[in-house]
Amino acid sequence: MISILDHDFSQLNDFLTTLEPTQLLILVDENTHEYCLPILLGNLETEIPFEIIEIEAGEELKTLETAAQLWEILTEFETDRKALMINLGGGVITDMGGFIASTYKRGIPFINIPTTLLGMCDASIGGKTGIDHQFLKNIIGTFAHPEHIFVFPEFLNTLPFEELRSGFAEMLKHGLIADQNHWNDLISIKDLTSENIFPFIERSMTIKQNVVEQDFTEQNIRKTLNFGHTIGHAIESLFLLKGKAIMHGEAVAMGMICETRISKLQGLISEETETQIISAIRKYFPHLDITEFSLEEIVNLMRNDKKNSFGNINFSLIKRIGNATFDCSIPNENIKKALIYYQKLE
Ligand SMILES: NC(=O)c1ccc[n+]([C@@H]2O[C@H](COP(=O)([O-])OP(=O)(O)OC[C@H]3O[C@@H](n4cnc5c(N)ncnc54)[C@H](O)[C@@H]3O)[C@@H](O)[C@H]2O)c1
Ligand SMILES: O=C(O)C(=O)C[C@@H](O)[C@H](O)[C@H](O)COP(=O)(O)O
Ligand SMILES: [Zn+2]
Repeated sequence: MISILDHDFSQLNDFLTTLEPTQLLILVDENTHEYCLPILLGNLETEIPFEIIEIEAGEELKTLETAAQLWEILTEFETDRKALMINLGGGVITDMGGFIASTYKRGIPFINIPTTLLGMCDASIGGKTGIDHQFLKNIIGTFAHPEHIFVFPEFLNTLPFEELRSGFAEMLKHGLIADQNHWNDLISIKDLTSENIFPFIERSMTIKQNVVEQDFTEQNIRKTLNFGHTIGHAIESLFLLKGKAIMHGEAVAMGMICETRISKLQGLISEETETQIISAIRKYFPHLDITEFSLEEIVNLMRNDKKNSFGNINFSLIKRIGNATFDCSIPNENIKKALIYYQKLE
């Protein structure tokens, strides 16, 4: 259940009154502690005891080491199964917090309060939780739904532009895989500001939720939500490995360009559609210099993609703007062609 709320915390307060958890565990990172927690605490009306747990910001912290520290903290607090975890942050916090909550004592309830555009439109919805391991993205995790998602768009007021743009990549993805009108609305935005994006947030959330409702554990159509991620995750992992983490949305934008190219190479879309998609994405996202990585190491990372089966690297691809397909096994040759195409775009 998702609620989009305009500075109205009464639904959240009512939710807490009804659930009556024994304790609240509010997970934040250093930035959401500074910018979002004061707003939340200023509006919470509850007598339930709470603890604030802060981790450093960034993908580098979405690890087993951080998870172990958090599980330890919960045992120190003697947290019981009727406690409620409140994940206040972007995708790193909701992925990590959901993972901790869904595994601690085999599962305690949690809610997501996303504070980034990416979190609001994508990461807080759908119950994929997890951490990275050996630089492989989300390689350990669970499927576990939050009890509720409370979206307060006012949190976007403090979000840096690059983070807003990162979330916009996932919104573009939603248009490409499921709704041509949404895509057209989004690409008509000239300046990426939260005011300009705001009217389209709900549509993006609905697209994601609709897909997840049809296929929670990603047996079929949910794989389309992974468009841009087979290559995007490999590139994100490589930058992470080199100690130069890039934003998830930047990697997805790059991945969508390459996977659009693959869609064309596979004969799924026309050259006109390919050009339309790629030029729109490039209007918003700067080119990523991936020349320091070899084609072999990029492809090797894709061998651990979660959509793979029988040793094949499976892609989700575009059939037309607003429609996607999945389980496309692509020969290495075409994957490499798409990466070379991207390298030459600069
Ligand atoms: N589970 C899913 O379905 C799903 C979907 C998409 C992405 N993800 C994951 O989400 C992560 C990316 O999420 P993200 O882009 O939100 O990153 P993030 O959580 O790291 O947040 C981005 C940055 O913005 C800061 N921040 C957050 N809210 C703020 C605010 N209101 N004001 C100022 N600063 C704020 C954070 O501290 C951080 O520095 C990746 O790990 C990705 O794999 C998961
Ligand atoms: O919810 C999904 O399903 C997605 O694929 C959404 C993606 O935007 C998101 O990045 C997700 O975390 C990727 O999942 P993964 O299974 O490839 O790790
Ligand atoms: Zn994503």
